[in-house]
Amino acid sequence: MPYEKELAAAKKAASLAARLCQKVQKALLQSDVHSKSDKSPVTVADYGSQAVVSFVLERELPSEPFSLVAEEDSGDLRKDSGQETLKRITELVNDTLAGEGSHGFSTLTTDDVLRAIDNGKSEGGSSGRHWVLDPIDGTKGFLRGDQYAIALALLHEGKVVLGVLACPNLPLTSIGSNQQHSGNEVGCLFFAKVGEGTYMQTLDGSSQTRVHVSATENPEEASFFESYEAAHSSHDLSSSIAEVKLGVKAPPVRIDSQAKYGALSRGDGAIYLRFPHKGYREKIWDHAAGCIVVTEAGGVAMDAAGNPLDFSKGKFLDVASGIIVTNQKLMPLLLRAVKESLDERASSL
Ligand SMILES: Nc1ncnc2c1ncn2[C@@H]1O[C@H](COP(=O)(O)OS(=O)(=O)O)[C@@H](OP(=O)(O)O)[C@H]1O
Ligand SMILES: [Mg+2]
Ligand SMILES: [Mg+2]
Ligand SMILES: [Mg+2]
Repeated sequence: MPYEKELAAAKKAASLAARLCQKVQKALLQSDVHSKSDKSPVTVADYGSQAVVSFVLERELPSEPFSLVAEEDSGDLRKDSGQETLKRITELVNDTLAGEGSHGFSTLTTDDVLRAIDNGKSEGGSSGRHWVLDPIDGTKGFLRGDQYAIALALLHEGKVVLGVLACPNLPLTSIGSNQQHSGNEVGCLFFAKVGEGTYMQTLDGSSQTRVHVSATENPEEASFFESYEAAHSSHDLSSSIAEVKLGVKAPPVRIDSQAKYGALSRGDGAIYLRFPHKGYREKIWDHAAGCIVVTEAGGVAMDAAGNPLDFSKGKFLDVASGIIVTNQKLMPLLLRAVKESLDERASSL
């Protein structure tokens, strides 16, 4: 089976990283939150998760050249002001790896942790293999105690060939607009390999099931997902598309991170709309894992002009106006509705 050992390594890496994140979220201290140069938040768990995934992938796949494109870098941790944070991250990483119970594990130093984080500096591209990692997607959700995801994908010759989404706070049962907060058991791991479908299991590894996107052909019955943060996606535009053009009746389901792709892949809702505000450039780690999870479950992810998402151009994902995801049946209707709304918006400016 192609990519079998890569998938096993990716599931192990993302599950362990999820354990680290859960530990930090439980005991979240203000001092564990920092601001990056673009003013977005970063926590010891973002860095720790990146270090764990990088370390585990390198250890589990020793015979392969290792290239990782990941969100965080160690710049701030190398400054004098970052030393305490670095120590705390190193402790967390060591506790998490020791808790895995693997034999022959030797304690990592702060330098090992810096190096593991900086493995993520690869630029990706259209040749060879590159792992793509968002160590915590939805850091704002993580800080609110809401949804977040550890999102890990493998690119081969510019195409996503496998993806794993660990969603520690996502209920095991549907979170569609009619059934919100129905179940109280949380922690889902979605995974997909190209051509082999999408599966969901509990984060602790039990009860694996194959998942499929919603089969609805009627947009009035569909519910849609969008970003929790209005600063990340235009809620006005999505409501004009969904409610006005498509006749969607249910209110939007707003959750953070690629947990949206996971929820969509098991049919919790039927549509995901994402329209970043002007000037924002999407990154591949915010979509690669989610994209294969939803497409292997029978969905389609495109930019707002109907182009497939192209992960082969480096760390940015250049898209026209936004990203839309739905099932095969609804995509033509959705594309038409998006075009009409974008045209109306342009002519009113
Ligand atoms: N201004 C702006 N516009 C669009 N997108 C942005 C913006 N700023 C950040 N981001 C990215 O959004 C990632 C969070 O995912 P979502 O937007 O799906 O979730 S949510 O807005 O928090 O609900 C978030 O990922 P993380 O940084 O990994 O949390 C960002 O990469
Ligand atoms: Mg992200
Ligand atoms: Mg992130
Ligand atoms: Mg971030």
